[in-house]
Amino acid sequence: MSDGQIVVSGLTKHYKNVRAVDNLSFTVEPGRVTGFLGPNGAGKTTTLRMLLNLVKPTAGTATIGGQRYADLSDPLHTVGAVLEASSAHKGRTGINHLRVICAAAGFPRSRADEALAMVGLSPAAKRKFKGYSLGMRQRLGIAAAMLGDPKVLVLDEPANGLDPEGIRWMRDLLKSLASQGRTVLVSSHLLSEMQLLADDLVIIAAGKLVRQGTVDQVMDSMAHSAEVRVRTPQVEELTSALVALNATVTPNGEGGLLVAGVDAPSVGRAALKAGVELHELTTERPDLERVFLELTAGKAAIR
Ligand SMILES: Nc1ncnc2c1ncn2[C@@H]1O[C@H](COP(=O)(O)OP(=O)(O)OP(=O)(O)O)[C@@H](O)[C@H]1O
Repeated sequence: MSDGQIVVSGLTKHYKNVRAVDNLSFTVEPGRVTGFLGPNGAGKTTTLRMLLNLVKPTAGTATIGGQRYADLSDPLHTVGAVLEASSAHKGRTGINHLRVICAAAGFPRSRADEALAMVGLSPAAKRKFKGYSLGMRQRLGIAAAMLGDPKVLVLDEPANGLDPEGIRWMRDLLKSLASQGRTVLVSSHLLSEMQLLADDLVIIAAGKLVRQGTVDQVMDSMAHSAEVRVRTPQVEELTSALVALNATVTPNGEGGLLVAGVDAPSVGRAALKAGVELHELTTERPDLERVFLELTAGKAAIR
């Protein structure tokens, strides 16, 4: 069993009327950034809270390096978490906020300075928390999570409230933490953001697993809904040849057709067999954000 591997197995949380998490199983590997994706209400936060022993599961387990969070001998050095935009005493400076945590957790005071430098907040060390922007608060939250130099980092929607430069900074930081061998689990509801950040993806909807794999594997599995764009002066003949293959054919104007359910080579072969002249034959890459929304659509409502 690898040190920082996260294993979620049959994890379930039922609230009175809601199956927030429903028999969910997946693994998260060290040395990689794993994107935990799902629409609002999919059950991401509830899953992360169960992993961190903040919510008691109805059934199933979530372990880190083979142990439940509650059984970890040294949880503060094992897991760092940022579950919501960091909150701190409003009148306290950034550096003092971290020093208070160091004192309570028994970490050396110098870790506060190191962690603040790591998130690029040293210039604002002596400014009060109430003057911090949302992006600075996110950074301070990450600094606090890194104080114990943990092997595993868990972040719930860390890009929320960040501007494009902040998002790029976050991406570089999380990638470099993973390249040091840490396990980095990051939740988000935006596929586009995770495509750039993550090595692996776990997609859930309505508390259930929808897809898991490397980013390429998941994208390939979603890209099956690719369409073929074709143009011909013999629209009727081609349409009937394609319908005979169970393809869905949608006229696209000026001899154009959008074909779903078969790939481009099949369209070309069908055209050749039917003696149909083709003026264009292209695979349309699907908009993966749209496919992601379709995969998870309507599942986040009442359960
Ligand atoms: N304490 C609670 N009591 C009752 N229902 C809850 C509780 N916590 C969460 N839920 C419900 O469980 C479901 C999953 O919520 P959760 O916050 O885990 O989803 P999420 O994927 O993190 O969503 P978001 O992206 O909006 O944060 C939702 O329907 C939510 O309303």
